[in-house]
Amino acid sequence: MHNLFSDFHQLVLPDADVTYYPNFLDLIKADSYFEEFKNTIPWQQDDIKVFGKIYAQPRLTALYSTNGKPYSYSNITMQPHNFTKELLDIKEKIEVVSKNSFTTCLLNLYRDGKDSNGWHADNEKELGENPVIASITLGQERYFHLKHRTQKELKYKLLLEHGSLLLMKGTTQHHWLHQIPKTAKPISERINLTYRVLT
Ligand SMILES: O=C(O)CCC(=O)C(=O)O
Ligand SMILES: [Fe+2]
Repeated sequence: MHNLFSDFHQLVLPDADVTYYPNFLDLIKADSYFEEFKNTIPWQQDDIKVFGKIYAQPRLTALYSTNGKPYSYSNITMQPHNFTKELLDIKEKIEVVSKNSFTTCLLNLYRDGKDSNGWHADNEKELGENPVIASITLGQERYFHLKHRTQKELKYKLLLEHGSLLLMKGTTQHHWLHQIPKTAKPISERINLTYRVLT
């Protein structure tokens, strides 16, 4: 299929549609976005409820949108800020490649290897039947794990690099879970932007 980016890699996974674009943002841009977002985003740490117990979420987050719609997951409801120029520029660049338009960006800041994102699918009702999720990595590279919900032998590990884009669509969220595991290595901060369509 024709693609504007020659440098991309379609993962060969059943019941999924996942594409990785390692050099989506050029290095100078990726570096400056990292600094800008690290210093200017109003990062917050919410409490989540897991099996009736309250925990501080193991990362910081922020929500931005074009339509003011809140986003609820894991017993949290986040209220959005209005998009900034930088978040809009990246959104438009992703829209060209994905041929999809996004309303919302959920940002994650993983402060070190103790910060993580547990097994889940992005399958909230407001994301529609087949959610399209476009995920940008800035800063520290981290492993991204995928596992099939029912075929336990199907798993995949991918290193998400600085300036990369990971695009998940189709039936991916129906059949697969994903996570960013903790690591014992001494590592630095990673910022992740996940663009979504919220109706
Ligand atoms: O940090 C990442 O790459 C994944 C984030 C994620 O899965 C989410 O926010 O739903
Ligand atoms: Fe996710």
